[in-house]
Amino acid sequence: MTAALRLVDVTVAYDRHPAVHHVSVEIPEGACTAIVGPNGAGKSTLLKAMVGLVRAVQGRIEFPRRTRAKIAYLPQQSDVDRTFPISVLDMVLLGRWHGIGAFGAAGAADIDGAMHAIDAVGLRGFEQRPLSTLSAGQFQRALFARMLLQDAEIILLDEPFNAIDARTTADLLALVRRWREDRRTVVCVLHDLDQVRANFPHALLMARELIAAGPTEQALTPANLLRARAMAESWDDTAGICHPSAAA
Ligand SMILES: Nc1ncnc2c1ncn2[C@@H]1O[C@H](COP(=O)(O)OP(=O)(O)OP(=O)(O)O)[C@@H](O)[C@H]1O
Repeated sequence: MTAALRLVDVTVAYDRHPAVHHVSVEIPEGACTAIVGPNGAGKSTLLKAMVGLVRAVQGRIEFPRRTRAKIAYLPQQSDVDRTFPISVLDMVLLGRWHGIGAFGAAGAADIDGAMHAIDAVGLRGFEQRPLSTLSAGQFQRALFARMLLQDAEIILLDEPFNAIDARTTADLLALVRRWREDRRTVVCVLHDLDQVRANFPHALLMARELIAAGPTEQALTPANLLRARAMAESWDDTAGICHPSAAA
């Protein structure tokens, strides 16, 4: 297995309280990996560390095949400002931000690409609609269109189907399958274990520490899931970071 991402002894803390503790794991390249675990298990924090939004206080995150991979990141809906005064088309065009730049204008190819992406997520006809007028499902479709345009090698999704209707979920899962066929690396935080088993061949089970990682059926055994739950019940939110080397 080639690793797209390698986490080496990664600890991430908020106010010195670890949310992710000593995690070492490899994310396989060109595959779909789900991150699962109880509430507060550090799943979102782990994803944010991968994209560089939070800093590891210990350990490191490596991209073995390149110095800096092209990453697309979809935060939880609750972290996204939906009142931003911008049309669907302009928001999708932000996926080409790196090519267009802060003061550049989108060219015909960019607009064509954006229209294709909008079409692919089932939002044809919504191009000029202000984002604020979209339903939660339509908004999530628009965010997926932006990621399609971004054309990233590594795609990180944080609970993308939370509070999204079944039809939209099915359509967006089809896009995830397309990324999988394209051999892109997808890492997705999910709560629905049936959805994980049906769509994600690899899984990573978190309970602030890594409980298990590997092929989904081997990682998400009843014993591992029970262990994760038991750890969640005994968390001490005031615990500090342990420094194994200092303790030795
Ligand atoms: N910005 C922050 N400041 C302080 N503490 C935070 C912050 N973000 C997360 N935490 C804490 O870090 C821990 C892990 O949170 P995180 O959101 O990563 O977990 P999660 O597994 O994604 O949870 P959920 O399934 O509920 O979304 C929790 O105790 C949370 O309260």
